[in-house]
Amino acid sequence: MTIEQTGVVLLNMGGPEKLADVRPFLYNLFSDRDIIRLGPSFMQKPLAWLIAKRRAPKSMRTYEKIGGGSPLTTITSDQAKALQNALREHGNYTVVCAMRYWYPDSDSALKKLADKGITTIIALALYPHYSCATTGSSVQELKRAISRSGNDFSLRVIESWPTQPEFIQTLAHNILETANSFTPDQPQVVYSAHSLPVSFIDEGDPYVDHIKATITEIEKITNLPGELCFQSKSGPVEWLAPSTPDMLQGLAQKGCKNILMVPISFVSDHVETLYEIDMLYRDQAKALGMRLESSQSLNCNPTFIDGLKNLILTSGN
Ligand SMILES: C=CC1=C(C)c2cc3[nH]c(cc4nc(cc5[nH]c(cc1n2)c(C)c5CCC(=O)O)C(CCC(=O)O)=C4C)c(C)c3C=C
Ligand SMILES: [Fe+2]
Ligand SMILES: [Fe+2]
Repeated sequence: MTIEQTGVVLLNMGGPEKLADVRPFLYNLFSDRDIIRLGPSFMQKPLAWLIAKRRAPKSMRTYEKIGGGSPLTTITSDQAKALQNALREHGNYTVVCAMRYWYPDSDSALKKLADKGITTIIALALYPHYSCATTGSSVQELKRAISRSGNDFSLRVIESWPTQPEFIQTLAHNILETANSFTPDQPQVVYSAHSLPVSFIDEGDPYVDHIKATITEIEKITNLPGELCFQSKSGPVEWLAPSTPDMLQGLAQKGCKNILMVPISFVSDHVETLYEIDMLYRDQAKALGMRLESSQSLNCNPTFIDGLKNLILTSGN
């Protein structure tokens, strides 16, 4: 008797693990027309090369501030191990990672599964909120890698999960924990999501609707009404508003003293939580006379990992 084996592929962006990786990581990112269109397609790679070269020194300075590289690959690999453990009692699962702009990439993820004779795959996007720029791009790349592999994989995709119960519970718990540290004051909750060019939303991306659905569910538990804003815009087009720095400015003008910032579109720590929120925005808040604390990232929180497990176990329903 053969026991059916299932491969779970965690899709994420990846990040430079050391300073020397920053420029090639940026080149891979700016080469992707699903995240950014740089003129006609024949110009994409030359322009990506130029932008990566120009941007690398500034990006390297920020990665230097968080220890010389992004922890995203390590954390995603830890999440994969934790998920595989959680799935152990439910069947024969092998969990691997596929990073869109870094390693391990989709080709190596598929090779690991093929080497074990696994042909049934569930791809789980580690982005709770769907965007063509993130999940869409990763799924397209995984499908191209399946074609390149020459193997006959069957693929099921979990594209978004904005109201997954354990995901919501963990976020709410982390928010309440940080809120307690402000006692006797009640902080203003500020949800900071990764920004996106407005053109994606105009073309039908559900990203903002998904984020709002997440916030609605969290607030049912926390009873702490929050404001939504968008961080890390990175190009000369119209991005989602209000930006996180503008939100902080506005709250200071209204006399707000305590900010509880919640990274809402990320499931692990990386440069945007460790540098932008915990250093840049904290310093900005301080200069405006406010105290800013951020709620913990999800990382390998056991309740969150249980949520990922439940997404896998119910994905065929
Ligand atoms: C080119 C434009 C970009 C869009 C659109 C964009 C959307 C987007 N990104 C994330 C999550 C992450 N982004 C990360 C890094 C990163 N993203 C961009 C650009 C766009 N992102 C750049 C240039 C970079 C490199 C870092 C830098 O130089 O600023 C990362 C990884 C960071 C790490 O430390 O590992 C994540 C994760 C989301 C969720 C999103 C829109 C939905
Ligand atoms: Fe990004
Ligand atoms: Fe970013």
